[in-house]
Amino acid sequence: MPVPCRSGCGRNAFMRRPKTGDVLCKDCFFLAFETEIHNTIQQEQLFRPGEKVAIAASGGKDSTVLAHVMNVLNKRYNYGLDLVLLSIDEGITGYRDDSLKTVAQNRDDYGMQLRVLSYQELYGWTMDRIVAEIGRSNNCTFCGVFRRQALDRGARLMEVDCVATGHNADDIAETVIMNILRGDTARLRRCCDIKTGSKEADTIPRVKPLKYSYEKEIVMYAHFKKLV
Ligand SMILES: Nc1ncnc2c1ncn2[C@@H]1O[C@H](COP(=O)(O)OP(=O)(O)OP(=O)(O)O)[C@@H](O)[C@H]1O
Repeated sequence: MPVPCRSGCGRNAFMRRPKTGDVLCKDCFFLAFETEIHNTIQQEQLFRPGEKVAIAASGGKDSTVLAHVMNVLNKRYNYGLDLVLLSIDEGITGYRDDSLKTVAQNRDDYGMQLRVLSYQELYGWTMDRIVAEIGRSNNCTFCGVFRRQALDRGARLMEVDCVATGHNADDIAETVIMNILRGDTARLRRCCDIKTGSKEADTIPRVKPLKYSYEKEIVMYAHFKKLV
């Protein structure tokens, strides 16, 4: 039997939100999901009007949803942001080359500037070549360090005020558990910050607008909006 959408819009519900348990129709779910991200942006004062913001775009679901929602909110609430896309091509055949096609699609759909920087041009090495040299163990460590640096280099080249990444609540929970298991108290404190780096510290600030978004809901949003 059809259940009415909890928001009282008069439509039938089609899902139960994992985060709140509310039964909602598709449109009210989209609105609730987007409004929560807007509230996070406002409460945490993530951006200032006129700023140029790079969306760190991997072509995966999180950053694809982030690019979409940031465009929606920038228009709906007049943030006045200049949104651009920044992608790092690690040089992993059959993986990043495919997902970069999604980023190119985002560029076309939203009319955003896109810059792709590769490990090859920055470091003279691709991840494929690094793995061939050092083997598979530890290569994630190299890749993570290189990517962080590459995003910073790209952000400077694009002259942006800050970089927004698609890290979500589940990513942050995983990082917390990992840092507890490692006993890394310094990282444990930092890893929950919604904003890291600052111009004063000579690093381009990073922000996580999806910090409170559940992965399950990001997947549902991407699926029902047909984003990936
Ligand atoms: N190659 C890349 N180029 C640009 N940004 C990246 C890249 N890889 C990761 N990021 C940024 O870092 C965030 C977290 O990356 P992670 O590797 O944990 O991927 P993820 O959680 O699967 O996210 P996604 O679904 O966006 O790939 C991404 O959401 C994205 O904003």
